[in-house]
Amino acid sequence: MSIFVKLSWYFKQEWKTYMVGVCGLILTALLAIIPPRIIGVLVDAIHSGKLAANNLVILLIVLAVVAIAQYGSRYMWRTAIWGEAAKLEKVLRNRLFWHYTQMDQAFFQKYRTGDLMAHATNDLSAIQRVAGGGILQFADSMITGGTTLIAMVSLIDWRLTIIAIVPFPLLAVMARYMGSKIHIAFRDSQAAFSRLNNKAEESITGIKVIKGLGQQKEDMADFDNQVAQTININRRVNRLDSLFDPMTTMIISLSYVITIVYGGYLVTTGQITIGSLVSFVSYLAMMIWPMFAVGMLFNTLERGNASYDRVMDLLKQQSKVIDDPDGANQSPKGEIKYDVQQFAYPGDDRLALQQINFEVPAGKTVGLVGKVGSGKSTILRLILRQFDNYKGSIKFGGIDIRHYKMDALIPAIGYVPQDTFLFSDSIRENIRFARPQASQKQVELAAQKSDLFDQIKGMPDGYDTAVGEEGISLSGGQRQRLAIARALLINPELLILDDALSAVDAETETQILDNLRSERKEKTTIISAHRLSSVMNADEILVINDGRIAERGTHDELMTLGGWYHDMFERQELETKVKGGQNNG
Ligand SMILES: Nc1ncnc2c1ncn2[C@@H]1O[C@H](COP(=O)(O)OP(=O)(O)OP(=O)(O)O)[C@@H](O)[C@H]1O
Repeated sequence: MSIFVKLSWYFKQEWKTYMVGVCGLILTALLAIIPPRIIGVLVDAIHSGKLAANNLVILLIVLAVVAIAQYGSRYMWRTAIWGEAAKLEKVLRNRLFWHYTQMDQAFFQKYRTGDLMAHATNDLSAIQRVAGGGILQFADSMITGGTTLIAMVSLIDWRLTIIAIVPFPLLAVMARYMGSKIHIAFRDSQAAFSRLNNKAEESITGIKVIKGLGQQKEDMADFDNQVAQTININRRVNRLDSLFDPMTTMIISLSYVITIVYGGYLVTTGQITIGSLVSFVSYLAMMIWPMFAVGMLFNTLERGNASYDRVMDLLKQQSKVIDDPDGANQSPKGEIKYDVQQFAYPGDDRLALQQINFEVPAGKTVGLVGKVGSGKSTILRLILRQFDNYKGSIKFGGIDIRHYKMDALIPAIGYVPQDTFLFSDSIRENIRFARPQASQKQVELAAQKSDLFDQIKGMPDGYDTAVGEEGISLSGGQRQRLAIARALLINPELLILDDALSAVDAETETQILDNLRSERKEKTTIISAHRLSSVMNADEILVINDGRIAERGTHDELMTLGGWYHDMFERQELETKVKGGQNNG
């Protein structure tokens, strides 16, 4: 019952509608008592041969009026109670999704996407069921059960009532016991289904790798195994269901047998009429659902309670990246100054960055190069405020980035990662994702700068061509260029290309970098790359090694230094020449 207390904030807030619902339930329960009694009266009248035509008409009219009134009262409680339940789900869903958007990267590293989705769907449904089905089961077992019982005692016979309902508590106990067993089995079955789904998704997404490495048979065997497990678990659900139904029927039948035997005795001894026995049997049928409801109520509340706690735990998680409410509201402009002494990823003891000190004057370009995993992306993630737990500071336009409002800082940065995400929408909408009101002309200009313009023109529907899951597939290079166009459209003060040219050919890369240089004279750019030609024209190049700056300078200075940059540049030059030679030969 504690879930009712936990949800009391909502019941208090919505008490009027819930009152309407409960009144509807009371009215429905009271009206439901009338038809069985009328039928009993009719049976008695027929039995004694005293049924007058006008009495029959009156009773039929009363039955019709009761039926119409019941229709109205049912409509009343259904719309009120189910409506409130849906509203609660909406309130919690909005709160949870808003919370997700406010969380930092550490949160998304801690919780897997699948789990977060499960909380936002299954858990919220379980809570919704408390506010709908739970309230209904609670009110129904009390109201319908109570009024029917009173009708049986007061209108028919108290002794028959007591004897007939003796088996009923068994129904409640069974519904509770079996219900929780079925629930556990069902939860396992859901989990198995979700594992199977994940496996199918992984196999389909990774089909190229699977086939490329000749692992189809192994993958198929793994899939078969998952299917077999899922079927086994589903069989358990079916077995429990098959046990539950016949047992219920047995208990209900037992109650009917008792009623007929003892009721028959009462009729033959003249203690009740045959019409009363008929009414009683109808009332008995009306008691079955409230008894089920009592049993089911505990399961609904238990599941709702566990789900509510899980959702509240998530909502209690605080983002470590705090959006300063009094932070600077202006868009940052000017020099960028990194002075990061130390940074470690949350939950990781290793230092990912140490002594990262550099400046990028406004309008200049800095290049970051280094081995795989040296820390280039990490440096860039910090200015995007994905993590705040570093020692030191990063200033943009003289102000610590942690002292800007997020809404001021983030729109000033155009970040292009290596792997971009395309939404299932048109090319146009994908380009103007961060600036939905941009005109066609502006979109085209951005596409021109990222060297994508001609290719889009050649696509079946031009800018209306659908991409993403339901549209055409773009090549890796096209995706990267689309992402660059997306970032350029907001004309950011700082453009970050995080290995964002890795999939385009050298010629296109040169073209794009030339465009950026001429278009973004006043604006700052940071380019992280593996291909050194991407950064050779930068004002300063930093070679990152093991989270530290190992070399720094212009291209010429680094070549003279003769270190990692020099060796790598020569190697890449040689590779290009060899490739060029092969292509020509
Ligand atoms: N989210 C994370 N949590 C913990 N450690 C991480 C995380 N992301 C990266 N790392 C670690 O931090 C180090 C630097 O990674 P980073 O992605 O910055 O390297 P990189 O130089 O950008 O590599 P690449 O050139 O492959 O993109 C690596 O050792 C990596 O394993």
